[in-house]
Amino acid sequence: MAQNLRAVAARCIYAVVDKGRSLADELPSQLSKIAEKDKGLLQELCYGVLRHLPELEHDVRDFIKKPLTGKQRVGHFLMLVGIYQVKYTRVPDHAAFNETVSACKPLKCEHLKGVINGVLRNFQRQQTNASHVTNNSKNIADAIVYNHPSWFIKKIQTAYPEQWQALLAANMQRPPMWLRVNQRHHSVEQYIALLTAADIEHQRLDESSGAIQLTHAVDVNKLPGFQLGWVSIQDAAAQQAAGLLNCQAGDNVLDCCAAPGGKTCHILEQCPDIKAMTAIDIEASRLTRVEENLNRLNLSAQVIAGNAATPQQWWNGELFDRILLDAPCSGTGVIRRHPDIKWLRKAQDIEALTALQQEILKNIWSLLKPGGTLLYATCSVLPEENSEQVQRFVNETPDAKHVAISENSTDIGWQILPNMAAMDGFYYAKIVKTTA
Ligand SMILES: C[S@@+](CC[C@H](N)C(=O)[O-])C[C@H]1O[C@@H](n2cnc3c(N)ncnc32)[C@H](O)[C@@H]1O
Repeated sequence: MAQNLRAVAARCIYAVVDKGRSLADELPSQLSKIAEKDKGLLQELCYGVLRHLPELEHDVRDFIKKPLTGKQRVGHFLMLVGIYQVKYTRVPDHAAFNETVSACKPLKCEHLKGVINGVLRNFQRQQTNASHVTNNSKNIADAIVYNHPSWFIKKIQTAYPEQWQALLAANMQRPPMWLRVNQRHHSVEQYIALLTAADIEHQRLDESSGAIQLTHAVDVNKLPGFQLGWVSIQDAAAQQAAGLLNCQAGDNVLDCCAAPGGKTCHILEQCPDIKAMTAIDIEASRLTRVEENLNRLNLSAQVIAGNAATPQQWWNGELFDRILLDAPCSGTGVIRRHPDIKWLRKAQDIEALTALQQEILKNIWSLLKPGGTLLYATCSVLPEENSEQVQRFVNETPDAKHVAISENSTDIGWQILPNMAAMDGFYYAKIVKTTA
C-alpha cells in the first residue's frame, strides 16, 4: 500500500538532519514506496525543507511553547514539511494541513496532532515577518536570512567579500539538468536535432562544448538513445574536465577518485585512442556505478578498488601521462543540487578534507611521467581546498609547475562559482611535471 508522502518526507529529513545520512542514500528507497503521482511532491518537500531549514525552524519557534525533542523530533520535521507547503507549494492550505496532520499516525506520534495542527494554523494566521529575524544574534539572523550554516557564511564572506550574497543565493536555486552528448555516436548538432524532434526544449552551453542544458528536467528514458549510450547526465562544470586533461593518442591515463565514473567515461568518449584508462575509487560499492556507466556507453577501463593515498597497494609500476584527481571535498560547490550538504558538512570537516587532499596529491604525484599533466579538481568553492591547496603543493614540490587554464589568467586554477553560466560550483587546476 502506498505510504503517506508527508510522513516519508519527515522521516527522510530526520535521517539527514539528526542522523547525518545523505538524502541520496535515503530518498531512492523511499520513492519506491510512494504512488507514482506523488513522487514529484515527495522530492520537492525533501529538497525544499533542506534548502530552507533555518528559516522554517525559525517560523516554528514562535508558535511552539516547548521544542519537540528526542522521539518527537520526527514530529518537528513534519511541522516543517507542513509550513514549507504553505509557503512554497501550490498545495491548498486545507489539504496541506489535513495531510500533514494525518501523517502523525504512520509516524506513531498521534499525541502530537493537536500541537502540529495548532502551529500550522497559527503560522497561517500570522506569517512570520522579517522583523522577527532581527531579534536574533547576527550569526543566527544571517543563517535564517540566507539559509546556510553560520560557519559556512563566514567562510564565504571572507573568501568572496564582493560576491558572497550572490553565491549563497545561487545555492538556493534549483539546478538545471545538463546533458553530455557522446560524440562517438553523434555530433552535438545531430543530437540537438534529435532533442528538437522529441520536443525536448534545450540550449547549448557554447559552440565548443558538448553540454546541453534542458529547460525542464525529463525522465532519462525519454532522452533519445539514453539506454544506447548516446547521451549522459552530467553538469556542464563537470564536463570541463575531459577537455582540460586533453589526453592524446597512446596516453596511459589514471582517474584516481573515479566513482560513479562520469569523468572517466567522458575522457574515454573524447579520446578513443588512449592506451589505457585506470579508474580507482576507495569505495568498492560505488565502483558498480562505474561499471554500469562503462557498459551503457560501451567503453572499457581497468576498474580497481583502492586508496589513492596508498598507490603502492594497487599500482603496477607503469607511469601515467595524464592523471585526473577529482579529490574528495566539501561539496560546497554543489549545494544547489544537494542541499543536505549544508547540514551534513561541519566546519571541522574542512581541515580533515584538506589534509586528505594534500596526502593524495603528494602520493599520487610520483605516478606521473615527467612532462605529464595532473588535473586537480573539486566541487568546492573554498580556497583552502582549491587555490591554496594547489599553491602549497607547487611551492613544496620542486618538479611541479602550475599552468594557467586560460592564457591571460594570473589565478591559481579556475574557480567556477555556482550558477556561473548555469553550472555547478567547481574548481580545476593543471599541474605539470617538469622534465629534468
Ligand atoms: C567527487 S567524487 C568523484 C566523482 C567522479 N570523478 C565522477 O566524475 O563521476 C570523489 C570520489 O572520491 C572517492 N574517494 C574518497 N577518498 C578516496 C581515496 N582516498 N582514494 C580513492 N578514492 C577516494 C569517493 O569514494 C568518491 O567516489
